[in-house]
Amino acid sequence: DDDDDLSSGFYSKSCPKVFSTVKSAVHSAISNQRRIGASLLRLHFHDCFVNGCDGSILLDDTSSFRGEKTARPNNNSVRGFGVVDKIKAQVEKVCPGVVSCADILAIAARDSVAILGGPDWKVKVGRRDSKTASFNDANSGVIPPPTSTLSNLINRFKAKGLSAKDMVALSGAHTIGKARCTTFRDRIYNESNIDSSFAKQRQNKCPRKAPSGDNNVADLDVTTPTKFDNLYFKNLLSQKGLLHSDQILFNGGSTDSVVKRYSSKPSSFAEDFVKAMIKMGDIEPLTGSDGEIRKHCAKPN
Ligand code: HEM
Ligand SMILES: [Ca+2]
Ligand SMILES: [Ca+2]
Repeated sequence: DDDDDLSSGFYSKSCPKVFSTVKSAVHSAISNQRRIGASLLRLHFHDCFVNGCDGSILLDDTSSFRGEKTARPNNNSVRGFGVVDKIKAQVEKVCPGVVSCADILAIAARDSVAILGGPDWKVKVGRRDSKTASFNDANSGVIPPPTSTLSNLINRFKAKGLSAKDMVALSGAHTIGKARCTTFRDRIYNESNIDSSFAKQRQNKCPRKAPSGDNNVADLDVTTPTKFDNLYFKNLLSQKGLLHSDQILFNGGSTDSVVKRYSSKPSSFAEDFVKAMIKMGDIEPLTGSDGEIRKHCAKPN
């Protein structure tokens, strides 16, 4: 199944209202709660990295499979499933049985970025939904953990056809959204490449001793947490990356120059982020007669 099966016009006859319908649903979800834009963007990433952009992350466990929701990178962490179900219900009202949940994730991710002040782009659609999901696949390390080395980050993205530059650009998604204390505790207490007043500030709501405060959240971008801009990269220059995997992108290694460029040129970040999002959205889609168009995103038909 090659990438060319996806196109922005895939639904132009069968569901011309899909884009306006998804956008208005994402708009109202974000006005209810600004963080949801970040959560929707992350869902698309975690979907695409496990067996391609096929909606697999949305499936609840069944008697015949254990799905991805409780796998390490997702458990207690990914969110926004209720909003996805709402968007799907709106889309089903205008064109029943036509638009896949995998496409809804791709469109909602694009709309979230644009609504929060980031770039807008033509999103390719035409993906179909998986009939199954795999706990083991989601748990296998294909989604890199925040403790990763730089070379692990580069290799995990390379395995999906994404370059080191794409990886850095996509990490710029951490310009919005939040992370739990358990994902950055070690960094704020034990690492030395961190601004000390920033570390102190984050320690306030993230006690040293686990499991106390494990689920307390903090903004990934300390400067403009609800705006999609390039300040995430400026923060890295001043050692204010929250996750180990954020700061490692600017720590004397091969990606320093890209971080510097994005921190000084918002347009360069915007351009490369869009290119990388389109590449990510092209990862192993189900097309043709493979898979199905789910009626409900949380279960196979
Ligand atoms: C480079 C490797 C990456 C690592 C190691 C990583 C790791 C993480 C971690 C640990 C969190 C916090 C999760 C929690 O506390 O439960 C997070 C949040 C987030 N990630 Fe990443 N991430 C990476 C790449 C990406 C990419 C490629 C995107 C999207 C294009 C993305 C979008 C987000 C967003 C938007 C949030 C906040 C979600 C929310 O507030 O609900 N991340 N990431
Ligand atoms: Ca998937
Ligand atoms: Ca920001």
